Amino acid sequence: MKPTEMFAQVGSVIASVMFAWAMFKQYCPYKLQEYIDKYSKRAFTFIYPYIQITFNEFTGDRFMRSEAYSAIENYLGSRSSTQAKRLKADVVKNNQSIVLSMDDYEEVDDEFQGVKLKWAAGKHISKTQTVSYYPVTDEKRYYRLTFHKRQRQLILGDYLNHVLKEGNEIKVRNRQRKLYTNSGSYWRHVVFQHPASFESLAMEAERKQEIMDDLLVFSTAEEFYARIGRAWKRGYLLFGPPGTGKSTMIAAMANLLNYDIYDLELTAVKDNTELRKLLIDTTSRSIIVIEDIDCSLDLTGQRRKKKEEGEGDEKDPKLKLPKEESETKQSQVTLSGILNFVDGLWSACKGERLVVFTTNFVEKLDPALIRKGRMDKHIELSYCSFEAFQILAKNYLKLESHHLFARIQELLGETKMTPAEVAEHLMPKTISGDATVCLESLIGGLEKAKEDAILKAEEEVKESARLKAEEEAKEKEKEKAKAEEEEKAKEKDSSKAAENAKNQVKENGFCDNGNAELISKEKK
Ligand SMILES: Nc1ncnc2c1ncn2[C@@H]1O[C@H](COP(=O)(O)OP(=O)(O)OP(=O)(O)O)[C@@H](O)[C@H]1O
Ligand SMILES: [Mg+2]
Repeated sequence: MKPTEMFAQVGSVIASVMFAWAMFKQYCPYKLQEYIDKYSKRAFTFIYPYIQITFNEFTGDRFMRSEAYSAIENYLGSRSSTQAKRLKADVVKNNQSIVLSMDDYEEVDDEFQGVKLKWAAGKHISKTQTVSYYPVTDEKRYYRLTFHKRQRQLILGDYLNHVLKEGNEIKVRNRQRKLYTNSGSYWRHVVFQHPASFESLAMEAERKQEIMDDLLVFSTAEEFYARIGRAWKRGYLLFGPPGTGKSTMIAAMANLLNYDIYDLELTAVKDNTELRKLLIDTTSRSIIVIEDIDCSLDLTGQRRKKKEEGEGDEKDPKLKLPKEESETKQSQVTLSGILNFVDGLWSACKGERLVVFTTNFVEKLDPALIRKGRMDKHIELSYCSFEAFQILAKNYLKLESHHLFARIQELLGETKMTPAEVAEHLMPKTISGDATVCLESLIGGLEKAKEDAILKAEEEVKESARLKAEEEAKEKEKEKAKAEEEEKAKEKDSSKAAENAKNQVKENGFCDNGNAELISKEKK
């Protein structure tokens, strides 16, 4: 047969089949069509040994983007970039990195525990009947997973869990982290970009490592927390003088764990209900921070007010505010509200969360607020040690050693200076960035701090001696006044007795010996 004849015959066969199909569609009853369709599909699946699962991009009535779909998209990202020929690119992390995913109708292979699987990207296009100037097409994308029916158990269980978990982890790694703050009962956010890291944090290496280990163990301990029946959260109390790196450490924590930060301004929260709402609106993998908890609320004032009204709260917080601030404050948040926020039933609503309090005066805080279980780890950030200075010198001046280090070590052992102050001396002082100038400035600062401390100590000694002398003088004064009073009382008693004796003589015409003596004394 000639090729032209062959093509003609094939063409006529196709045309006949299409004609027959059109006739069938036209005249065959709808119900019968449905039956044929259904049974043909069943027959096909009987022979076809593969199973297909479709994950649609949008699910539900509210047109929410499916979390499973976006997890799969992230999971397939790295595989797509090596296998697919047509890719889609998305820019994330504030235009800093590109995430690739496969384009429509592309396919990629995957392997799990030696089992081969196939993922395909597709889309359903439905034409909408709306009258519009622009053509409207309703595209519904999906991912389709195909695998052999022998592997059903493995794929539906372990594999899909693995895909969702890894996909979500990639999503978290790629996301742009946020810094939230509360305005009324809502959170507002900005992009969180803080360069702080544990490497650059000036602190003793051993303590730093301990804190990092604690954080990393926490972030991977989901199963442990589930097993022991505790909510997956941990509290950190950072305390120390101003400028010792408390806020910097929070930023370093967020960068280490890749968490968002919720910076809670307690004074802007109206009441406990609003506080709870804010808590519910936070996401997991986040750090909730309350800075300067000791001066966030005047809970003492509120308690006193309540007691006056006859509904006293037993928990006696020691938190105080300067008077004028507390008088203008509107917040009705109570200590028990905060305790429940940190450790109540609602606090377990989202997992993987840190709660961090910072304070300059740990001794002012109520013990209930910082007990273990609420604030699990107490971290003291203190004045700059020589080890901490070395880290700052490395960060600021790129110096590992210098002949002035010995003098600085000596001075740091003798006087107190916060890392913030040390850092300020190490900031470049000249265009050339001469390190010696900075170190000399620091030595000058430390010497001055030492002198000031000595002067202050002397002042304090003088002041306490003065106070002691004043106290002693007051004491003496008191004793003198007391003696005088006693003398007066005695005199009063004796004149009263003489009066009595006189009256006796007048009334009875005689008196006893004692009274006679008194009368004669009085006469004299
Ligand atoms: N331990 C530290 N390591 C590195 N830099 C530090 C350290 N402590 C303080 N600094 C520097 O000092 C500045 C102030 O530090 P930070 O705001 O963290 O102090 P703070 O303890 O939160 O103070 P405050 O109690 O007043 O809030 C920061 O900009 C940081 O660069
Ligand atoms: Mg701070």
